[in-house]
Amino acid sequence: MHWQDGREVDLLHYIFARPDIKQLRGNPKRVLAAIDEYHEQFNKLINIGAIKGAFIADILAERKPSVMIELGGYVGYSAILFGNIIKKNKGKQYISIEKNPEMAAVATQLVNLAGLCDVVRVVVGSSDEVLKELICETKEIAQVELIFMDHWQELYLPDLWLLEELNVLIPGSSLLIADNVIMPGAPKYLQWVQSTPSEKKQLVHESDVGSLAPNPKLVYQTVVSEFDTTFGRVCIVSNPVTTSRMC
Ligand SMILES: C[S@@+](CC[C@H](N)C(=O)[O-])C[C@H]1O[C@@H](n2cnc3c(N)ncnc32)[C@H](O)[C@@H]1O
Repeated sequence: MHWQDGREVDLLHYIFARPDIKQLRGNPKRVLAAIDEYHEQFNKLINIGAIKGAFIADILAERKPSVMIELGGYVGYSAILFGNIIKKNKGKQYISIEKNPEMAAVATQLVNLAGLCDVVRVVVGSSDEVLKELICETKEIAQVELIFMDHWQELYLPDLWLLEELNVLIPGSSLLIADNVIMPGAPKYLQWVQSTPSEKKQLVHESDVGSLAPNPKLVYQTVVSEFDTTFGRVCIVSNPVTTSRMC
């Protein structure tokens, strides 16, 4: 499987050269279908895809978050799919954080084409840096409603520890959705969101947490959902609940 080898810019050329380009303007569903067609007919892409996308869309329909944050925007597929739902639910914003400026440029073009630039904001930068900016500097995010982790799996745990340290995960309210936790796999993230406070204290003791300050008292109700996709990937849904009263 290859990505970021020119195919994402090629996708942009493919979409804007389509004879039905006018019908795509302002139509998120058609833009998503065009990305799916490129994926099927030309080069495979690493976006969320229809099956897991529908699963997360159901969660959004039920919870109706006003603000959703995504780590790893890629070509904007999930931003268009979920941003459109946020817009329909009269939510405020979908913030898509993407480290690779080329991917962010592709995503921005496709989000604009889909007519979602009033709701979806693509921010270029590394997830940890942008999260710190949104939470500590601009103070746009006081609490996380829903965060979708879909960047590189080894970053899931340090980014979760950062959110714990910044105290923006609200028990019984915040929801974390992380993709691909079994395959390719995020074993350390999975272990953390499934551990008890005392197990977590031990994990912190044994791990290199760097300058981060994880909160072992915050435990998660974790649901792992498996999907039969081409890549056999899975999703995990974790709902944070504190046990601090019991400690
Ligand atoms: C699997 S793709 C995201 C797919 C996208 N969510 C979708 O479903 O359409 C992963 C993306 O994460 C980006 N990425 C990797 N490390 C990152 C980081 N530290 N911060 C933000 N984005 C990152 C990569 O450049 C890549 O575009």
